[in-house]
Amino acid sequence: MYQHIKVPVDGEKITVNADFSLNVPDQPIIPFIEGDGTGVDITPVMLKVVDAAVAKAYGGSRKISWMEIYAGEKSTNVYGPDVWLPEETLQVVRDYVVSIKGPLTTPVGGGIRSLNVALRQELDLYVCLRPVRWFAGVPSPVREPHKTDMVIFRENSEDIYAGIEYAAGSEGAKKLIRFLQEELGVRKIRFPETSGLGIKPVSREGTERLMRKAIQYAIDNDKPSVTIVHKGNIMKYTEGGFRDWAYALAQKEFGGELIDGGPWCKVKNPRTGKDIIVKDSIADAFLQQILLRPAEYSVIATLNLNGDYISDALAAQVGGIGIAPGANMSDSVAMFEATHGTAPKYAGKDYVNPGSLILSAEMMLRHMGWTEAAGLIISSMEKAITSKRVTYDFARLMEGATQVSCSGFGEVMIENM
Ligand SMILES: NC(=O)C1=CN([C@@H]2O[C@H](COP(=O)(O)OP(=O)(O)OC[C@H]3O[C@@H](n4cnc5c(N)ncnc54)[C@H](OP(=O)(O)O)[C@@H]3O)[C@@H](O)[C@H]2O)C=CC1
Ligand SMILES: O=C(O)CCC(=O)C(=O)O
Ligand SMILES: [Mg+2]
Repeated sequence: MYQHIKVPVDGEKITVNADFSLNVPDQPIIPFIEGDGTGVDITPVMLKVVDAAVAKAYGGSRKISWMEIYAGEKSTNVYGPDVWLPEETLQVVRDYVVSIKGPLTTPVGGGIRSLNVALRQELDLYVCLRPVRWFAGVPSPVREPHKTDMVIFRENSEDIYAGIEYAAGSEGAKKLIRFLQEELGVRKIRFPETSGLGIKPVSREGTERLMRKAIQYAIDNDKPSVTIVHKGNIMKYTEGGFRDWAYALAQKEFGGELIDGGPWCKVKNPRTGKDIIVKDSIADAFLQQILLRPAEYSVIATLNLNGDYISDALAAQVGGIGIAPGANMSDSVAMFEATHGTAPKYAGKDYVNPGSLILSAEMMLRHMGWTEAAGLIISSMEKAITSKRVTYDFARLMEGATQVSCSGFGEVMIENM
């Protein structure tokens, strides 16, 4: 049926109902992309840890049938030169509904465009969900890391990340600059002959669907606030539009009432009767607030590039991107992935922390309703960290730690299940 993807003989597809709930069989087929760089190290460890947690939680009555699919460098080896993201990979991610991926390399400057972004755009995975919280014992550069407990809703399909760009001196850049100058009277391009250009589309629909998910999450998880993070004072019609549309949605769809004349508003949580405060913060100030007063922030709704910066910055406060998990989601399809990249200098050395991908898998199990297995992953990771048998990133910041390899950390987790 597929050119290079081997569908496991045992196992069934997860399917989606009209209300977007999932039907998860006891032996679901879950596609995975190994990933470039350190993907070769962390992905096998993630698979082993998840298999162990599922076996322990369900005593053999449930099991995942993993199905390898390809993207990135491995895809060019399997499918041939220049096939970085085969059509059948996209088709499988769409059809099998739940999947997980390792990181994929994107060159800086020229070369291929991001495959990670391409996956999100092609499948319209418009929410990038990145929870950030501290695990007891994890070394942190801040004094009170437990106060950082946020969930980032990063818009994943628009913004400068959409990749509409023209290189300096290219025909496209020349045409666009001419258009801006001659048709729109723009006089502010300082060095028109040598400027590259990027276009930043931000829409009301894109903002509303992201904000809807963020508020719903706050309702479902009894969170005290949703903060809209933007740079709307400078980019008025993109980031400023995001802020205004997000506030308007809170009022229009969730009955948000203005506080002291606005723009802050409060949404009554229909499940608890408590107020959820909807507020906003300008991105630069926000980056200092999260260091100085993290306890004041809970759910974050932001644009694509801000979300990228904020998720790594917040991860640093709770131990680094080595354990920061994430998911890319549409209403029906969810693709889980680590927050970090391919860390090429460590590739193939069995060295880095597999925690980020393992915790992404933990989110995946929860999404599937396999909460017992997810719980085992969390408890075994906590035990591994408190026993101080950790990978280099934690060991270098901890007193009295025993440094273990990437696969060694997986073994420690499995021992602790
Ligand atoms: N979703 C994705 O697939 C992503 C892909 N990328 C891509 O990855 C490539 C490399 O990007 P780069 O900017 O170097 O960012 P990376 O996230 O790959 O690495 C930056 C640093 O973060 C630390 N780090 C990364 N992974 C781990 C881990 N598993 N355990 C512990 N520490 C870790 C390392 O810090 P130290 O040096 O201190 O040890 C590393 O040098 C680029 O091509 C980029 O486009 C980037 C982000 C996301
Ligand atoms: O696609 C890439 O290479 C980088 C993406 C990234 O940094 C992210 O999504 O956090
Ligand atoms: Mg990033």
